[in-house]
Amino acid sequence: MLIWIFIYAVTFVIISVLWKKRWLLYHAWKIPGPFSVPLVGSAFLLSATKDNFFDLICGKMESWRPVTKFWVGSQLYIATTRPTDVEKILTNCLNKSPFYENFNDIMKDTLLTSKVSIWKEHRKMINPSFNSKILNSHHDTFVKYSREMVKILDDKEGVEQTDFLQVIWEKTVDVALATLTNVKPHVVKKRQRITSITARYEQILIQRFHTFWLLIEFFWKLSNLHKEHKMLCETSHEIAKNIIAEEYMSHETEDRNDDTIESKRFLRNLTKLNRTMQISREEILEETIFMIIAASETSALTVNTVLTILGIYSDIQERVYQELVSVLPNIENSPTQEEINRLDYLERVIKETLRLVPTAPLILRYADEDIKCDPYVFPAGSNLVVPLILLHRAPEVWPEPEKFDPDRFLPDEVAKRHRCSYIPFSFGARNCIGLRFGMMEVKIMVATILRNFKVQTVGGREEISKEKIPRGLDPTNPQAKLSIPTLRGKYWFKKNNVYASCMAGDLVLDIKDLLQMPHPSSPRKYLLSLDNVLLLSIQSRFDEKWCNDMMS
Ligand code: HEM
Repeated sequence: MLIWIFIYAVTFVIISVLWKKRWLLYHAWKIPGPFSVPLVGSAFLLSATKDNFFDLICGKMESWRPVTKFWVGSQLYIATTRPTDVEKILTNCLNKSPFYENFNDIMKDTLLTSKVSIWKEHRKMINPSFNSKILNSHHDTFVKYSREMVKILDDKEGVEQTDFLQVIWEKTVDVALATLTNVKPHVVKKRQRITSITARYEQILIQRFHTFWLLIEFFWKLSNLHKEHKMLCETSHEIAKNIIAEEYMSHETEDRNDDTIESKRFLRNLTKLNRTMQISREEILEETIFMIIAASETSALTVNTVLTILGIYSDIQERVYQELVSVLPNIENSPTQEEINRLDYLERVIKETLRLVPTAPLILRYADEDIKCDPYVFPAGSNLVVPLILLHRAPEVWPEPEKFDPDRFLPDEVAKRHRCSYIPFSFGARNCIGLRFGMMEVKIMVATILRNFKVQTVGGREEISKEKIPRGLDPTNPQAKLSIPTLRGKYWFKKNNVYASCMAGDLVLDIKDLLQMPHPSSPRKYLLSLDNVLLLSIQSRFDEKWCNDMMS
């Protein structure tokens, strides 16, 4: 008897869940996708391996492209790489997928994560801090910190290995503080920890996705990882509180008619709005944490990737260098904004880098209503995925998609393509607020580094183990791993059949042998590009010129 009651109860639950989801099931049925089983969906395909989570998801989506569906538990995900679908999604669906709730502990009601009602209010408040006049005023700050970075790299003379990404990232944190707030970066307590906290936070998040039982809230709360995660959240809140306190101190006496650039900066603007109760202190805290991370991490990763690519393609680097020498003949002078604008080829190189290795590999939205994308309907209640890394390599749009060719971004070529075929900063009303900020910063940093140094992958393109060159960066090896940036933006690498994430400390230990590899032709410096575990050596252009002069 009891057994029958149990069977009836289970059947009832299954039927009511199916009935509630009938709309999703009906439309999902027509969309191709990998095998899935009731309750679990296709999740087992993702968790059954220690492979890079994002590589794996993208690999699955790639084999079913251009449109595919997959179930994770009762959640329906639909991914598309058709630019017309992408435009519809990013224009009509402004709510984020519940996936973003994973960030709630550290930043709940921020631009990135909040529900559309809160997002609209916040975006309206924050937009003015990113207008052209304010952005142009940041030029000198970008130049100042780029030159500081060159000085740091120069001072590494004799130091064999340096975590290159770390050097860049610490500088982009300084740039973020110096442009988004009125706080002097060096007064912010524990600011050096921002990079390691972010890196570890993201690593934990990925580890959680890999471990099935950690996805269950009860077990997660009991785990050591959760304790560490909580501690990281607390420290980042503490740092943000310190930044906000310093900001308040920098304008103790408020002049309501203040029309200076300083009064319009992101944080000053929000603290002013707090006085009129338009935004709470808690919301300012969360927006500050997110904005500093969003501004610094993405730019640092992009600079790192551009340099790594140019380390592989020395011919393209040489062309960039010739442009730099002709536009900025005197290495000692700070570049003006007008000069930076004239660096057309460099700009194309950055754009092509963001095509092949988009810093944000996936965008996720939530469908509040049905979205018709012939012959399918993406039903209300589904999660919509825009895999930038696949969109940017769609063969219908990009001939020889894996080839690195900056001239794809010549104006005539751009005009031929759909406007949503290339969207490294997303598209529509909820796109990246820092689009122009990021492009300006990356361009100035890369220009300053390359005007001063030559970068080179140690061993040359042919000698580097194929596995380490991400697909698309090595035309001779189309079968290499897809290798996309993980959430953290770092590549995972395989050693002794164990995948280890490239976090600074661990990595240096793990690839010690590689790091100690001497390089005959470039004895000066070895810089470790953590991003794809290629060693970059950098050599001062100043020395090169000096040597050439001496020789002649
Ligand atoms: C090369 C550098 C950058 C890239 C590739 C990039 C890319 C992106 C992408 C793809 C999104 C959409 C994310 C999503 O919908 O899930 C985004 C959002 C965002 N980014 Fe960036 N970003 C960059 C630099 C910056 C900078 C410098 C800032 C700030 C100064 C910034 C601030 C933001 C903010 C606030 C959002 C959320 C916008 C909203 O939802 O209203 N980003 N970024």
